[in-house]
Amino acid sequence: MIPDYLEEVLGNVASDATGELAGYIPELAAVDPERLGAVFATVDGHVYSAGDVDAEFTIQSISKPFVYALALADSGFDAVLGKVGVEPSGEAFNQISLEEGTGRPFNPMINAGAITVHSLVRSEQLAPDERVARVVRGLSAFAGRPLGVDEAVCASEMENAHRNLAIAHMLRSHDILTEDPRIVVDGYIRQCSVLVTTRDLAMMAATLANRGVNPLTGEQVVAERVVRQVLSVLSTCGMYDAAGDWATQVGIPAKSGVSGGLIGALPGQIGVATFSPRLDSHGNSVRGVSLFERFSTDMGLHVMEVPAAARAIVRSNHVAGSGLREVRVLQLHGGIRFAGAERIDREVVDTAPSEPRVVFDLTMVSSIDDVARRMLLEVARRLRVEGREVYLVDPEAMIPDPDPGDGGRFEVVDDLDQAVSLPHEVVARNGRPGAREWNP
Ligand SMILES: NC(=O)CC[C@H](N)C(=O)O
Repeated sequence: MIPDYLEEVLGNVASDATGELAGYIPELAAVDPERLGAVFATVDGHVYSAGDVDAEFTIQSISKPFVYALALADSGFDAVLGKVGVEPSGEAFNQISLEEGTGRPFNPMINAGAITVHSLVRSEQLAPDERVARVVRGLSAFAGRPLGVDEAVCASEMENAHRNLAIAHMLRSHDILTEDPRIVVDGYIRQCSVLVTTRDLAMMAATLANRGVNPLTGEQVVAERVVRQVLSVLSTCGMYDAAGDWATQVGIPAKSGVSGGLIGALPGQIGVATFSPRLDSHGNSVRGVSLFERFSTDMGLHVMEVPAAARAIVRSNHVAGSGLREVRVLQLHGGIRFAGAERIDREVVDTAPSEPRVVFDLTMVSSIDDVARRMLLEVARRLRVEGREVYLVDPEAMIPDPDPGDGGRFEVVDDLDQAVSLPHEVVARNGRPGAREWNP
């Protein structure tokens, strides 16, 4: 189904020969402009592909978000943010402009930012070639296989690097760079010359979509907090001066490169990559942009698509057992985050259960985040303060440590029958509070 779909969409854009090859790097102007490929990589490592997906090309600017991640991991947020901002510049990728006053590049996705970021990978007095080695190793970890450098493209770009050298000298004059600008540009251009396939790019994007864990190797390449930063910057600055159009029409955090690659990362879902060398006036792949527009529309991939309300979080609220064994059961369901936990809280407040025992049945809960976990434990804690016995049916340990913070852990049982048939001493001792008292 998905491979057929990919073939079909490639067929739809194949005849579009508009756009130009990147002329300012002679080696790039020599590639076959007809190449075309697309890959979807799921967060559990499954790959769907169509077209030319194993041909190698240089990564170019698609290296920027990944090296930004490495710099954040190596040098820390404060050091990196002190030198490179996170504001969309609305300018071309190679614009020679810096933030007034601070001299900082606007963001890490334009060349000024990326050159600075390169200098922040393992900055503690690392020799320049060791820094490049660290960058190549880091990019390889994102891809899940060892990557190499295209020396011919690297030399070709280095010979024509006047503009990037101008940018680097300007950065040096503002003390944003503190070392020889030529050495940093040399390292940055080597970073851009790392060879990848469309399949590699999709896996790199999937690693971002998978909270920084490579779906193939299982390696946590960078921390989740770093991934959040990178995806945020991609969604505002990834497509240069076309970022606003892209954010509204496609809505997938994405990054393009002048060799014709394009990646998109959909948090928690998939990594997408396309390859087609002819570029539009922003330097983005023409057919790549068309493909992403189609993927977004056909597959509903826009990140701002609002999901159905978490209405069904409380699947049922009923009484089980009878007499002294009467138990109020709240059966929960699905993935619970802030809004879902709020529904549970309101359900308990609104229905004010009068039964002596309350059971939260988490058997059908698929996930619960930290905030929701704390909120649910607080709902349970307040029930206990009101004199109820609270049980959690939690066979899969969705709440591994059911302690609301006062040291009094809630009783966890494996199924509802167990909760209903447990002896009733505590309740008998505490008595049965009326609904009136339950109103925080
Ligand atoms: N947009 C790009 O891919 C630019 C990368 C290229 N190496 C440059 O610095 O000009």
